[in-house]
Amino acid sequence: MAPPSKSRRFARPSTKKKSSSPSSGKKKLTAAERERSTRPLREDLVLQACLEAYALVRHEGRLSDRALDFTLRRKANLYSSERRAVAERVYALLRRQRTVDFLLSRAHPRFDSVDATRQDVLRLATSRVLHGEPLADVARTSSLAPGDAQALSALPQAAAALEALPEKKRFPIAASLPDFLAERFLALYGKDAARAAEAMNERAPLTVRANLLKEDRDALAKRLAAAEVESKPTALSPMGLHLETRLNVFALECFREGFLEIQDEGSQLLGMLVDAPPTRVVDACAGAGGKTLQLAAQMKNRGDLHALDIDERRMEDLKKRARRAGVHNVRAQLIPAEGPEVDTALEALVGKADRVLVDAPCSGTGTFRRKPDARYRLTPEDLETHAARQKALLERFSRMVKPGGRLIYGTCSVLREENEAIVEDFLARHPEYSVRPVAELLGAELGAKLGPGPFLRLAPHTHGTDGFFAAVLVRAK
Ligand SMILES: C[S@@+](CC[C@H](N)C(=O)[O-])C[C@H]1O[C@@H](n2cnc3c(N)ncnc32)[C@H](O)[C@@H]1O
Repeated sequence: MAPPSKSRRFARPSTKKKSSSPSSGKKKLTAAERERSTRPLREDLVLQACLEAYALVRHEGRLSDRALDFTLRRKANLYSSERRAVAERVYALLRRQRTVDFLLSRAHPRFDSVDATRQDVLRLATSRVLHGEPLADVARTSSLAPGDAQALSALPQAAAALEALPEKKRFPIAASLPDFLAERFLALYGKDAARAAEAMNERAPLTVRANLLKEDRDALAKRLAAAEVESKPTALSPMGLHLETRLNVFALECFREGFLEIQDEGSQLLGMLVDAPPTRVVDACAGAGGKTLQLAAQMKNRGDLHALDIDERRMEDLKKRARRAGVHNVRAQLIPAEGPEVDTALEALVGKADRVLVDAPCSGTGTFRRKPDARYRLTPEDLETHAARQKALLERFSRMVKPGGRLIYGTCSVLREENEAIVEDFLARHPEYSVRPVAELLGAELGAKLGPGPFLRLAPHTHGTDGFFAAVLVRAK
């Protein structure tokens, strides 16, 4: 098991600069890039862009990646170091939103009554302090309104007030989770809940999967090194590499030539569990094809890989990605979401597949590192809707598994109600299926690293991956 990430005390504003070096190695910079990256940020421009992007997310409900994309596209005058600072600061604030708001409500006597922009300036400044930037630097570069610098100075006392709250009240605020999710985290992780939430509030690594149809990961690492990109092998997946985070992968020649795909290590492990033979395989919720391409490589580009989804745009992306990766055993099929037409569309595959992967739509609670704002959109009712849909999809697509074949159910959620509970419900109605422990499929060494239990259960604090769940169910012959 990967060592847990170093735990940072919540809400203890530090006065020291946080180390910025990710363990994943660094892209070597050219002289011009080095000069640009050491140039001081033009803080006024960075702040303006942060305010615009943040307002789009929090006040207009846009998704964080789209809001940043939209904002930065209109800021052609920003240097790349400044663009990175904008993205990092906005994401960092979204990850710590609830903590920041609590601290400011204590540190600033009139926080609720100052205007929205002034509040956001204060939020961004507080988040920077919370993430380890020296208070004096933040105060100097944040364009604070007169008097607001005092609020920053009062943050340590506000942090002490947070620490003094009873655990049940403190945890949701310190973890920056809505109450209903905090409750679930406490129930799921017990004494490790704070560590789990802390790791979910860290920046995620940039991880790629070597396209084994072209070459293995050692060859890819050399290819990347030749392009001055350092990488580090992933600890669990044998085809993954972590890259220097500050890198536009899409601009790399080896990306355009299909040698790699961006894919979290947890997602790679889920894909490995499919263990797809070169016969007939169904990827029932294929989306833009993250796992489809991995399955195609497992099948060595042979047999029939049916990629299904209801989303036309994602299916188009899948086709483009398959072309780039040199994959040609995929049959992409757009299917209806509901109604009797679904059965008609799927009829030819009933009882025919050796493997069916249901990578179900879910709450995404395992991917909060990458989509920090998702937690504020999610409601308890959404969880019920997800569970009902997951049950229905498993029921529907299980019909395609042939006797002796396998049904693989996966999510990027960490919540029991979308994972174990769905599998238990399915098994109660389908005695012809039994659980195959994941360690048996992945081998003793890797199995031991994944932990106990018959299912794949990953989380940032235990494995350094995004949160994933998977179950492998075998249909009796
Ligand atoms: C978690 S995403 C899949 C991610 C994808 N497997 C990957 O690795 O990139 C879930 C997908 O399920 C699709 N979906 C939702 N309802 C569906 C349905 N009724 N039938 C098939 N796919 C569905 C969504 O459009 C979405 O692309």
